[in-house]
Amino acid sequence: MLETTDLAYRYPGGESLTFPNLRCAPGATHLLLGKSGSGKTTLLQLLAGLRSPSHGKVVVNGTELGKLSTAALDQFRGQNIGMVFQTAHFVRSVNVEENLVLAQRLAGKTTDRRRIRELLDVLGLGEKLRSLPARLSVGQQQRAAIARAVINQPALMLADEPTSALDDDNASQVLGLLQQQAAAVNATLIIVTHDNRLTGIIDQRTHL
Ligand SMILES: Nc1ncnc2c1ncn2[C@@H]1O[C@H](COP(=O)(O)OP(=O)(O)OP(=O)(O)O)[C@@H](O)[C@H]1O
Repeated sequence: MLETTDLAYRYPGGESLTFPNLRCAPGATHLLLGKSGSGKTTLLQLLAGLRSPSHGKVVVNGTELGKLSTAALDQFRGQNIGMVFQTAHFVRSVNVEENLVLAQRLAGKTTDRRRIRELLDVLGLGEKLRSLPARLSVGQQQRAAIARAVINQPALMLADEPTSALDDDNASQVLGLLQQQAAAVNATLIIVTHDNRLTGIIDQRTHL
């Protein structure tokens, strides 16, 4: 469950960006749309607690992010919020499995290699467990990013242009897997996109 109220953010020297209120149920997929510069990425960063709003609040799974200390927010994010970006960012020096172990550790969870293997199998990456991220294709990297985003069974998944670097086949596969994995843990899925291939499929949307 995600709820925002009267959110605004001002970059130093910039104008104040204001955002419509969001109310997104567990298990629902919601698109954030808007022209370049309208504040989509800024809003995702506010939802992830990576920036603090100059006004308003973000409530994820009943917790108001602004009330958490920095350390508590880092742990809350690791446990409750999964993120997928346009291109995947992994720790380059360790394999896919160890990247997922790191994601569990950073959230303060015990290592669960069985869950990692099962998840990678479901995402068609069972054979890539021991591969370095750079050895994966772009589509495989996006699937591994989904695995990392969902590994800790988050309440909220945030995706910033997750399909725009992909061809049609990979885009529809990645969207399907994102929705399937979000549904499997009953997460709210928020997708920022310009991608017309997605806007035709998902009904719930907010324009910035
Ligand atoms: N680090 C920053 N410092 C100052 N201003 C910024 C910064 N990042 C973004 N902005 C400004 O805030 C506004 C919103 O930017 P944001 O990146 O959130 O938009 P966006 O909708 O995600 O754009 P795009 O679709 O092009 O990625 C823009 O006017 C931008 O110039």
